[in-house]
Parts: sequence; C-alpha cells; structure tokens
Amino acid sequence: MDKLIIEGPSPVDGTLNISGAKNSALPILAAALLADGPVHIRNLPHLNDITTMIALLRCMGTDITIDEKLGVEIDPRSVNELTAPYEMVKTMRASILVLGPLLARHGVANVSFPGGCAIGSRPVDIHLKGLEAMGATINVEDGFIKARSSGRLKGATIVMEKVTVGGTENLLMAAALAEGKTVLQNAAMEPEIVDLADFLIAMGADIQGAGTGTITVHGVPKLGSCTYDVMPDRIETGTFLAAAAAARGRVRLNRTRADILESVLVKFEEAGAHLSIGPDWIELDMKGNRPKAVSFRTAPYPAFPTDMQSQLMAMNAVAEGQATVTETIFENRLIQVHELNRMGADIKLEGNTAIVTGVERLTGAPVMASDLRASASLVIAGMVAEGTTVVDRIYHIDRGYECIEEKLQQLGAHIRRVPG
Ligand SMILES: CC(=O)N[C@H]1[C@@H](OP(=O)(O)OP(=O)(O)OC[C@H]2O[C@@H](n3ccc(=O)[nH]c3=O)[C@H](O)[C@@H]2O)O[C@H](CO)[C@@H](O)[C@@H]1O
Ligand SMILES: C=C(OP(=O)(O)O)C(=O)O
Repeated sequence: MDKLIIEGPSPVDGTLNISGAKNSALPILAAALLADGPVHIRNLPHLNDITTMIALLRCMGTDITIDEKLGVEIDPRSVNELTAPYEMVKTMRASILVLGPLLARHGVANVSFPGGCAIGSRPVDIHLKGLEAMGATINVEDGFIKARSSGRLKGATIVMEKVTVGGTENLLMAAALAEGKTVLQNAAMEPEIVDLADFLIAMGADIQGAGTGTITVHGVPKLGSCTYDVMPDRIETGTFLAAAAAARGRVRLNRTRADILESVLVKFEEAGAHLSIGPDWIELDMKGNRPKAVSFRTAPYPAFPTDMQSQLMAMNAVAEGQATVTETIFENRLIQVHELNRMGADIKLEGNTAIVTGVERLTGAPVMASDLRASASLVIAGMVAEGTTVVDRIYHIDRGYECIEEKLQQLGAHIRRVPG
C-alpha cells in the first residue's frame, strides 16, 4: 500500500489549478446512462472513484472512449447488464447513483447494497422510498437492491424526511425520464445538485428549482447527446486553502469558484486569512501569521460542509485559542481526532463535538488514514508538524484528490509518495 512521507514543517506558497469536482462527476457519469446517444463529459478529475465509476458503467455494457484532451465519450445505448456488483460498490458508495438511471431507463436495476463505511452507517432508505413513490417495486435480496418498474416510472410529490445529496440525485435522475411531474421537497441544495441538473437539462430534461429546497421535474420520454464541463471541486479548493492557512502560508487557486464555498471562506477570514477573489480564482494569504481557532458546526449546504470539517480541524489544531467543532451529518466523522492527538494535538471529544485547543507545534508521527477527508487532515497536520509524518493507507486519499503530492510539491511542500 502506498504511503505519503511528509517532512515538516513544510512551506505552502504558490499557485495551483483545481480539478473537476468528484462529487459532481460521479452523479453526472451515472446520469449518462439515461441518454439515448453519446454524451461528452469534460473536466473529469483523475481519481480512483472516477476510474471505478467508469469501470462500473463499462461492466454494464456502456461504450466509453477516453481522450485526455476531449474528455470522456459515453454511449450507453449498448447497456445490456443492469447490475452493479458488490466488488465495485464496496469500494465506492456512490455506485448507488446508478440505481435511479437504470430503473428509469430500463425498468430494472440490481445494485449491491452499499452498507456503511468508516464515517457512518449511511442508509439509502430515502432513495428507495422515493423510487417506490414513483411506482417502483423494490426488494432487498442476497445483498442486492432489486428494483423493478413496469413501464415508465410515474411522477410523484416526494417529501424527503432528511436532506440527502445522493437521495436527491437518484430521484432527480429517475424523475427526468418519468411520466409526468415530480416535485422533490426538502431537496439537497448543494452546488453538485445544480451541476447534475444542468447536465440533465443539457441532455433535454425539464427541471426547475435545482439549488433550492424544492425541485420540480417534468419527465420527458427521451434524453439525448450533449457536451458538458464538470464544475470545480469545492472540497479540493477548501483543502488547499486549509493547508495554506495552517502553514501560515499563501496559495492562489485557479479554475475554481468562491461562490460555492462561502461558509468555508468566512471561517478562513475569521481565522485571520487575507482573501482575494476573482471570477475563477481564490487567493489566501496568512502573511506569516498563526491562524486563530474557529468554531463551526457542519450541516447541509449552504451551511459548513461535513467534507471540510477535518481539514479545518487540522488548522485549528495549530491555531491560537480554543474552538468547538460539531459534526451533525455522519456519526463517526471525528475519527481523525485520535490520530491528530498522536501528533501532539489537544482535542477532546464530547459526543459529536470536538473541543480543539490549539498548540504551537505538532510533532511528526506514523499515522493511519481512515477515510478520505480524515486523510487530508493528516496530510495538513504532517505539513505543520516538526519532523517526519508517514501517512499510511492513502488509497482513501486517492479516491478524492488528484495527484495530491504533486500539487502540494508545487506549493513547496516536502512530501513524497512511497509505493508499498
Ligand atoms: C459522492 C458524494 O456526493 N458524496 C457526498 C454525499 O454523500 P451522500 O449522498 O452519501 O450523503 P447524504 O447527503 O445522502 O447523507 C446525509 C445524511 O443523510 C442520511 N441519509 C441519507 C440517505 C438516506 O437514504 N437516508 C439517510 O438517513 C445519511 O446517513 C447522512 O446522515 O453527501 C455527503 C453530505 O454532504 C458528503 O459528505 C459526501 O461527500
Ligand atoms: C465522503 C465522501 O465521499 P463518498 O460519499 O464518496 O464516501 C467525500 O467526498 O468526502
């Protein structure tokens, strides 16, 4: 298993391009299954999760051509296998996103039950209830979700009992090809929902209200070809900003957007960062100053994203003062606390709240990555720690960060990958 070795303290100063958003690219790739012709998707990030989603679409019979310059061409007309096998789903929960498109397009979908993961139990009951409300019959057998629809799915008004990003995406994709009008209430408002809706609209879907709590879809009988550019990754953006803030450094991030990251940018300002913002770039400069600890609570968009919680905690670990960090989305997403404490951080857990008292310096240590964003927080901690940090099990990081060590090296960081 590959490891990352970081010699700290490491500078962070430079300019980077942000990649396409993983959490937008995954539903958009799944949504390509709905088309009646080839679709072109550009600005896909080079990530293990994207490779897995492409492999999943291919094992269903989709014809996929990858061109480094032109992007990916997906022709789903050859799909002949309506199953997402356990081997793929177990490495990437987002495989559940093929459920809605397969069912809407083919009337049949067999998707291995995704189960929980390191960050929490992650049920999919709201996805299933919504599809049932649209007329599907769903059984869980042999570890598979087996969904069937006789004829087209039927539009319905669905009130989701909790805000769910994946649930909103599955139902939005299903509704695009359903018969009649679907209203999704208490819908997730994340920018990735808007990106997916824009992709569906580019294919010919009739969708209003994406990005608000109520999305209205008038189903169409067919969706067609289009060319689409995936939006920038707001979590990758926030992660590099957090690295610069923790290291008292400076970073300019190009090919990104500030408007999709407001709740996070506010926290960097509160921490004492100087921010400059352009139409497609963000610059953060600590001017050599230690960050101030900032308190926050995760919640669905537009509030502070759970996917940025651990990286801001790493910054808080070396900040001036004390802060409380409350995680409200996933029950086990404060797992990085134990590894950060092994590096000399002073973090106490009280239920779903972490009380972080900033220390002047962390110390390098061998640490274990346990999930994607927790791993990113350990990399940030390694960069501000004195001495050597070895981050093991970095396959988690490779799910969601494109060439993380190369990008950090570009900022002057002393980090290298050791194949294992
Ligand atoms: C690929 C992708 O886009 N992943 C993101 C997506 O995950 P994902 O779509 O899995 O997360 P959800 O928004 O669905 O989960 C939010 C909460 O709802 C609960 N829930 C969800 C579905 C359901 O049927 N029943 C239920 O109870 C979950 O356990 C969780 O507590 O949104 C999360 C919340 O912003 C992010 O952390 C993930 O990075
Ligand atoms: C939790 C994440 O991803 P996933 O939902 O794919 O596990 C994430 O991107 O932080």
